Amino acid sequence: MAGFQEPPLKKPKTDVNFVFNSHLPVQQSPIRGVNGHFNNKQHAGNFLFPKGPATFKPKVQGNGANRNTKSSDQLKILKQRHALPIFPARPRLLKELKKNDVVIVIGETGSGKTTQIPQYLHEERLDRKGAICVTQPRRVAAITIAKRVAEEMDTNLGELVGYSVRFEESVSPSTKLKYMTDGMLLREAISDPLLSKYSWVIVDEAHERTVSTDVLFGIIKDAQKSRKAFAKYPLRVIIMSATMDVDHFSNYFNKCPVLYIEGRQHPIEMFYAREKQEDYVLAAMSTVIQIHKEAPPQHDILVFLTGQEEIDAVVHNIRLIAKDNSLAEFPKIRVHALYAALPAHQQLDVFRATAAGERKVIISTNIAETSITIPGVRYVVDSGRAKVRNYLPGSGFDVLKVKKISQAQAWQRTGRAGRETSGFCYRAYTLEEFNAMAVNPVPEILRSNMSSVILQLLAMGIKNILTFDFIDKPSTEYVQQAVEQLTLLDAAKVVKSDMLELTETGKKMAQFPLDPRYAKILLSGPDYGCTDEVLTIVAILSSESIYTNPSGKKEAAVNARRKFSSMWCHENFLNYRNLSYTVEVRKQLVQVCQRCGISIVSCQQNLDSVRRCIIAGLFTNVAELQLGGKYLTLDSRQEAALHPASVLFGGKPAYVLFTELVHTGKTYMHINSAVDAQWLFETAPEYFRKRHIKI
Ligand SMILES: Nc1ncnc2c1ncn2[C@@H]1O[C@H](COP(=O)(O)OP(=O)(O)OP(=O)(O)O)[C@@H](O)[C@H]1O
Repeated sequence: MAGFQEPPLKKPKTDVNFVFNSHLPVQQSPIRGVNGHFNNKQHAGNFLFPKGPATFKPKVQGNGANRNTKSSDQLKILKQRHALPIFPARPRLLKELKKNDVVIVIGETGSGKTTQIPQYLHEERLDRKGAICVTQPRRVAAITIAKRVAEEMDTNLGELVGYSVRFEESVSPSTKLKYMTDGMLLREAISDPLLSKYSWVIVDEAHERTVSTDVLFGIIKDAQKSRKAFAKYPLRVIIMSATMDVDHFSNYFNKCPVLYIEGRQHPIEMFYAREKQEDYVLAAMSTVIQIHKEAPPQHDILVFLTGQEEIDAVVHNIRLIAKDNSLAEFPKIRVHALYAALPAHQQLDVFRATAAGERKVIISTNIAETSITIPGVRYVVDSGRAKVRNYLPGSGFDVLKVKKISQAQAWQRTGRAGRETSGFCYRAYTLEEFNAMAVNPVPEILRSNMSSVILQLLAMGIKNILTFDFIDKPSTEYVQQAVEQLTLLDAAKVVKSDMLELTETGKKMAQFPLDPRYAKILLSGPDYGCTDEVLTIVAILSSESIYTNPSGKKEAAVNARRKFSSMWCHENFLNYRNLSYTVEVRKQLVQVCQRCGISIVSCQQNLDSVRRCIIAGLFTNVAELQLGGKYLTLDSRQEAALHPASVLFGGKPAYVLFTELVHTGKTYMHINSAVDAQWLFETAPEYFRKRHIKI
C-alpha cells in the first residue's frame, strides 16, 4: 500500500546556504566536547592511545586457499586493516579484554571496532571453546559486515565467518565469527539461556537501544552469572558504540571498565544550514544537486530521509532533474533507494562500486545509519529526521511517525562518510537545531508494544516481568497492556500476583519467529481448516513487500493489484525475489508447525474460514464504521482511515481488520480484511462484549 502517492515534490529552485562549522580532525573525537559523553571522570585513564604501529603475527589465519602466497588484494586488505585507528591499540585492548568479564569499548565511527575486534579475538585463539557472536540492530549491517570480514580473513562466507538474520542465515559448524541481529540472539536464548555456544558476545551499536538489545543485556548478565557457577568456560561480554552514555551502561554492568579507542582515520568536514529549513525533503534534495555540481565523479552521496514513499519520490525527482540539460556537463548520476522493505539484492546493490565518470546517490532511511561502510561515499546529507515506531498508550498499537533524530544518531550518520578517505557531512538543519536535539534516542523499550518480548521472556522461564533486570525499566502500564494482550490471545496466564506462565498455546507461539498475533493465527489454522492458506498469508505479512512500485507507474500497479481481490493475475508488478523469499519463510514456518504438531489442512478456497482464522490472532486490530462514514478502532477508539490503495477503499464495510496503523499525515489502517461482527463475537466474546459492537 505504501508508495501509492505520486511524488509530491517540486524541483528545488533555491540552494540551501551552508555554513562551514568544523573539521573533525583525525586525532580528535567529534563527540568529545560536543555532547560531553566522553568527558567523564569516572573512566579517565582508559584511553588506548595509538602508540605507533604495533607488530604482531596472527596465530590463526583465515582458511583461504592462498594462505602462504597472499594475493595482492589480500595484501591491500591487510594494509587497510593495519592503518585503522584500532590497530595500534590491539595489544592493550586484548589485555583488557582477557582480564575483564564485561568491557565497554568506545571508538570513533570507522575506527575498526566491528570488523577488527572479533578478528583479534580469533587470532589470539580466544574462541577455542566457543564462538564469537556480534549483534547488530539491523540485518543489512549483519550481512554486509560478515561479508567484509570473510573477505578480510580470506575465507568463504558461511565458513569461518557467517551471519544469521531472521529467516536467513549463512553459517556452518566451523563458524567462529557470527554476525547476527540482536533479535536472532534473543531467539537463540529461548532454547539456550546460557548462550553456551559462545565464549564471547559482542553487543554492537548499543546506543541504539532496540528492544532486543535491551532485553539481551539482562539475559547476558544472567547467563554470565550462571556460567560462572557451573559452566565449562565463562561468557565474556563486550558492549560497543561510538556514541553512548557510558556511565549508565557501566553502572548497569557492575561498574565495568570503559576503553576508548582514540582517533579517527580520516577527517570529515562539517557543514550546517545557515538558516532553518521549511521543508527538510526539499532542503536535502537541493543539497544533493549543489554537491553534484561541485564534487568530482565517483565521490558518492548518501542522503538520510525518513520513509519509503518520501524516498521513492526523491529518487524519482533526482532522476528527472539529472536528465535536465543544465546538468549535462556534470557526471552521470546513478540513484538508489535504500529502505527495509526493498528486496535484499536491491539493498546490496548500493554497495556496488561506481563506473568511471559516474556518481552514486543513495537515498536511505536510518537503515544505513550505523555500522555499514558503503564504498565510494564521501558526502553525507542529513535531513535530521527519521520515522520512528511509537506505542500508542492504551491501544496495543505501534504507530510510525516522522521525528527529529538525536545527536547520537546525527553523529552516526556523519560517520558514514570518511570511512575509506576524507569526507563531508552536510546537516540540512542549523547548529542551534542540532544543539536542541536530544542527546540519545529514547530506548525503544520505553515506546513500543512489549507483547513479543514478554512472550520470549516467559519462554525463557522468567516469570515476573516487573522484576526483570532491565537497563531501563519499561512502564508498568506498557507491561500490563502487553500481558493483557497475551492473556487475550490465550498465550499466558497469571499464576500468582505479578507471576505469569505460558499456556500450552503460548509455548507453541513462542516457537515462531513472529509477532504473537501472527503465531496465534497459525495455531488456529486447524480449528478453521485453513493452516495451508494462513501459512501463506502470514509468510507474506512477515516478509518485505512482494509488490513493486516502479516510479511513474504507481497508479498502474495499484490498479493491477485491485484484480487480486477477485482473481490471480500474472505480470502484475509482483516482486519475484521477495515472493521467493516469502516461499522460503513459508517453508520455515511449516517446519515450526510440524515441530509443534500443528496439522496442515486446507479450506479449499473457503475464504470466510481464512478471515475467521485471521481474527483469532488479530481481533484487537479491528475498526468499526461510524455514522459519519469514518472508522474508529475498537481497542483505543482512535480515528483511522482506509488507504486509497486498499481494495476495500470506497466499499465501507462495517468492520475492518488491519495489521497495523501507519501515520503519514493521517492515520491509515495497513493491510485490511472486511470481517463479520458475528465472527468477532464468536472468536473473542468477552473482549467484544465490552466493546459493544452491533451484530
Ligand atoms: N565493506 C567495506 N568495504 C571497504 N572498506 C570497509 C568495508 N567495511 C569496513 N571497511 C573499512 O573498515 C573500517 C572499519 O570499519 P568498522 O565497521 O570495523 O568500524 P567501526 O569502528 O565498527 O565503525 P562504526 O562505529 O561506524 O560501526 C571502515 O572505516 C572502512 O575503512
